[in-house]
Amino acid sequence: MSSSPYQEPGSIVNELLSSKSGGRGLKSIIFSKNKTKGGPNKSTYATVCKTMQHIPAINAVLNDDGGKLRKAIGLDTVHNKGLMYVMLYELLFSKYKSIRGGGKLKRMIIKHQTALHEGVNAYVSEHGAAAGKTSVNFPRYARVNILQSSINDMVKMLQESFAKTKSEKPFDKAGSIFVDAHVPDLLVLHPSASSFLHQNDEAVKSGNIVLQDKSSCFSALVLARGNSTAPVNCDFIDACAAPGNKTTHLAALVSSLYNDLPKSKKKKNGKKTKPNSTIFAFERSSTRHKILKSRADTLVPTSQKVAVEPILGDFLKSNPKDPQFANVRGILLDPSCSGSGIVNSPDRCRDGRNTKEDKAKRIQSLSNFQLVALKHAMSFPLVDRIVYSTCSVHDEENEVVVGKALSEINETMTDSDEDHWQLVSPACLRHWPRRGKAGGAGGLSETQASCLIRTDGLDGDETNGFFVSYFERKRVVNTEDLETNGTHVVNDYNLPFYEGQFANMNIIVEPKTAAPAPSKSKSDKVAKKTDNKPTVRGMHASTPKQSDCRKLEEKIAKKKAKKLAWKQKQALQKSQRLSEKKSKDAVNSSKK
Ligand SMILES: C[S@@+](CC[C@H](N)C(=O)[O-])C[C@H]1O[C@@H](n2cnc3c(N)ncnc32)[C@H](O)[C@@H]1O
Repeated sequence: MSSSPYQEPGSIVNELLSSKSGGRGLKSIIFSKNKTKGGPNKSTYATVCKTMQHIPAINAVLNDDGGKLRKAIGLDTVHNKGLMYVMLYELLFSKYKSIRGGGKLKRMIIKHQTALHEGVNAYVSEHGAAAGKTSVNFPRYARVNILQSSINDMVKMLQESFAKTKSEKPFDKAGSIFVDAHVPDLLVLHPSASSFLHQNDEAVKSGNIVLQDKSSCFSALVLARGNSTAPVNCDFIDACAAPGNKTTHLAALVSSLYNDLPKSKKKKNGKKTKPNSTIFAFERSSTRHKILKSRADTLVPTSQKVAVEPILGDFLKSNPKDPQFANVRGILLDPSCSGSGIVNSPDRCRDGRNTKEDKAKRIQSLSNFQLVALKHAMSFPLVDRIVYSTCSVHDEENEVVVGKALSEINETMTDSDEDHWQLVSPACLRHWPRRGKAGGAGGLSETQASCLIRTDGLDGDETNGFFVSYFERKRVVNTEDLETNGTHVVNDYNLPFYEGQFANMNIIVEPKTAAPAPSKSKSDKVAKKTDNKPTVRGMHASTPKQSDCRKLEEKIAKKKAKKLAWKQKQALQKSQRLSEKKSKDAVNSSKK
């Protein structure tokens, strides 16, 4: 075997594809590898990620026409399938569209490179823009940790930093920081800002900014702002907390509720009460518990009105009647799930490695655990609001869990009807258009399904696929008519709301039609000479087939972005109109 630069990524891909990996994710495989030698480097990690992301597309190309190409290159007969997938990714989707080094596998592939490139072009024109992308680019979301900093300060800091960078990157352009229309403490930047604002950036390391995807901010948001009656002076449980993004977000949002309280409500019996909420954050893995603890220490200053208490333990074994939890009113349950909604996750694409039965078994077992966890949360007698969320797109982990939990738990309740759980449409996300699914195995009604929030990263939502459900006991009172509740995002930062402005700006690296190889020995040189630049939109002249392909991609991408922007604008305008109407009504009634 040659000492190919792809050996190491190839062997990791093999491990991920093998059922012997025991369902371990890429990070855990990399972590356990070669610890003493320092483990695989960043470039190996990136190659594995990108290869895994493209395996569905590669398989679709190879399996077309009765699997002709699959047989021709001998994918199922080679010993090192992972290495072959890495090489196929390099040739068909990578920046340089060529395979470095030599070796038998490379020769087996190169013989068919023309047919392979044609197959990719056909695949892209059939499946649209997302299919041939190196990855789906979402905006760079930056959650401002309002426990430590303010949105205005962070905007100023970002603007100053952007001004200092000399590059021509799109995020340098004026007006490129937006306010998210749904999450009040979230800023929206161009995707390329990731190269600037990353985990090692000072603002991130110091905990002023948290790099968190938009949909994953919905869980804490809904628990804190789902109901018009603010959940203050009570405790919370985050049942499955590590690494702690949602726990710390919840701490920030609850803490800000205290600031919003009118003075009279802060006083009790004439005395100023000392609002004090604790978030008990369960995590059963000791490694992840350490991460959770360190994140909580960095992001939640001890001087705050909300404290996070990490607990190393199994939430399922917690006692709902434990006096420690006597003041807990809200539970955030974001349990382990298949992660099938995470668009650019290498693990999302692993579904292809298993048989349909294996995949169904895994999802069923996750679904069983999720149901037990949700019912356990619902059994805390004093808890009256629960958020259940997953980053999965499978109904079995979402609507089915919700439907079963509701019917099974309510059935066992002999107490008053007021204790029954019901789905409630979260007030803060009234203007989010994509909702849950009715019918099916979950058996939810249209009204119930419309209470659920779904996001779809592959269908223009510009955030990972996610699912959020919000439950309240029937006894919980809403002081406002939810129908008239406007957007809760107060935008007084002199910045525009994000309405899909970056949706059309993604740079898509397109698959390239390779020139037919004149001879075996020359083909490599041709590949190197002609393929050393990516075909980026608008940068190169292209063959008629490519331009057809591109036009189609652009058309689809534009249509989706336009639709999304329109939907969001409509919803935003509607809720703003309703808000205005409400304030006018309030003024009129006070005059009367
Ligand atoms: C999807 S992750 C949670 C992510 C987290 N909510 C965040 O946003 O940062 C699920 C976590 O729950 C933990 N977990 C799974 N089952 C648990 C249980 N029964 N009790 C406590 N933690 C559990 C897992 O170890 C994992 O860290």
